[in-house]
Amino acid sequence: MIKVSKFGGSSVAEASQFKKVKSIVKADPDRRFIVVSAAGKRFSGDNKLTDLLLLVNAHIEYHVDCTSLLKTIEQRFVDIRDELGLKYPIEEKFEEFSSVVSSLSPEYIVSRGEWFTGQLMAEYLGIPFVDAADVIVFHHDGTVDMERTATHVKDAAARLGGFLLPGFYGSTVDGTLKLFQRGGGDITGAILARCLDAGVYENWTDVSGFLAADPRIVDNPRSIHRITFDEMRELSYMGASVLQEEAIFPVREVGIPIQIKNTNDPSAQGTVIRETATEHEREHLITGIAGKKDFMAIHVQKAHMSNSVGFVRRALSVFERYGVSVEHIPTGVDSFGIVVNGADVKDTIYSIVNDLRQELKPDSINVIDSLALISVVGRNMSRRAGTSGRIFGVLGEAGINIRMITQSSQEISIILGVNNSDFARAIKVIYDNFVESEYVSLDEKN
Ligand SMILES: Nc1ncnc2c1ncn2[C@@H]1O[C@H](COP(=O)(O)OP(=O)(O)O)[C@@H](O)[C@H]1O
Ligand SMILES: N[C@@H](CC(=O)OP(=O)(O)O)C(=O)O
Repeated sequence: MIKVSKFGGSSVAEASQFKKVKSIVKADPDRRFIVVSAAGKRFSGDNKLTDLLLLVNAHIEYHVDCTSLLKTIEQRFVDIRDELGLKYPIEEKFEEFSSVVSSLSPEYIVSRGEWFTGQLMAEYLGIPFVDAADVIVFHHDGTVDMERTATHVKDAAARLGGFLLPGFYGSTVDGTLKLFQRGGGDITGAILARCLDAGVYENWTDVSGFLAADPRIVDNPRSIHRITFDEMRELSYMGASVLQEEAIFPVREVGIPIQIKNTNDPSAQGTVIRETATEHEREHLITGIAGKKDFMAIHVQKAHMSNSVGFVRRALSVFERYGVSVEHIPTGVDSFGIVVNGADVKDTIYSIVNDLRQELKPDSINVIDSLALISVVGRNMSRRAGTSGRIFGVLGEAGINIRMITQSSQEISIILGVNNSDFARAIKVIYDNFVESEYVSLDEKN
């Protein structure tokens, strides 16, 4: 079986992490196709190399000297190389890069994080390095040309038997470098798995799989052992950052499962993500909880709105005019809300409200800002009545005011809007009452 193994920034942050990666790769001969991100944070408060390279771009844009910043980046690579006793001539290669840095494109500069990390890891693992610019092909609109990419990947695999590919970037046919969105090393791994028809796409990170809540909010959350692609997408879209939200598409379409594993604890079970999760007799109602802060809801009310054809469409066209994407549209009989990312409308909200007034002649419009959205996700919720009522009950008891509610069409998630200031507490309350308590009672029964 072919396994594609992607190691995230935290797994390649320093020499000691490289050693863990090597022992994982060498433990299984099926692990012949490796993807790496740029070295990430070594400790909390440290910098990811990708962020430092973005900062290099900003320096160049504002004509500020970035020599010491480049030295800091170079030193991270030198330290890894020296501690592992590798030969790669970092100083020479880095000088070639930094001496012309101001003439390079932002994409090229940022991609060097994965490029140099990949060079070091390829030498350390003793496998060939393949430049993502030579295999991952982008269309000019930023989407991936899967056919061309598959041809390049298969050629390289046939030629080399196995290789290391830096994540996060590729290039158009004319050689212009392009980046995926942040966290896009996960997408590279998924594309590689698809092109090789892998049996599994392993995603190695610094937590033991997908956790039922963000570990920065809930202490020691339970790990989810099985999750569906739909559930995973809902959670990662709403901030469970362990897997980039777009990363499921390339593998899902061809039925390749994703396995999330912990580089720091390889024997931990981790999470398997598939189209469907095996049904067990006693399964948890809620799979996981995730959320994000700083949304804004614009509530429009007009009597007999439900009889007026095209009303919501006209409202949406206002947002389209301002280039603002709409996250949710909770609706009532004579009212609806439009929920958007606060940052997307920070300079235009007054003009948008004005345009909505002119376009819709509503009875009232009010704007709620500092809204946090929490997505409570569970494939089993659709089969059990009264879940939302119970969630509202526990939040009510904790004195948390729910400002908005909406449900996904497949009924696998309930999205709640609360004040930013109640965000962390609401997640903890839902976690304690629905996840932790269920685990405890299921453990007792088993
Ligand atoms: N529900 C969740 N489950 C697991 N991790 C989560 C969750 N929500 C947020 N995270 C965060 O995601 C981090 C892993 O993602 P990321 O930093 O992109 O890792 P990597 O560097 O391996 O790519 C974890 O360290 C954790 O802090
Ligand atoms: N290095 C890129 C791509 C990536 O996937 O990184 P990570 O595996 O550290 O999330 C980023 O920081 O966005």
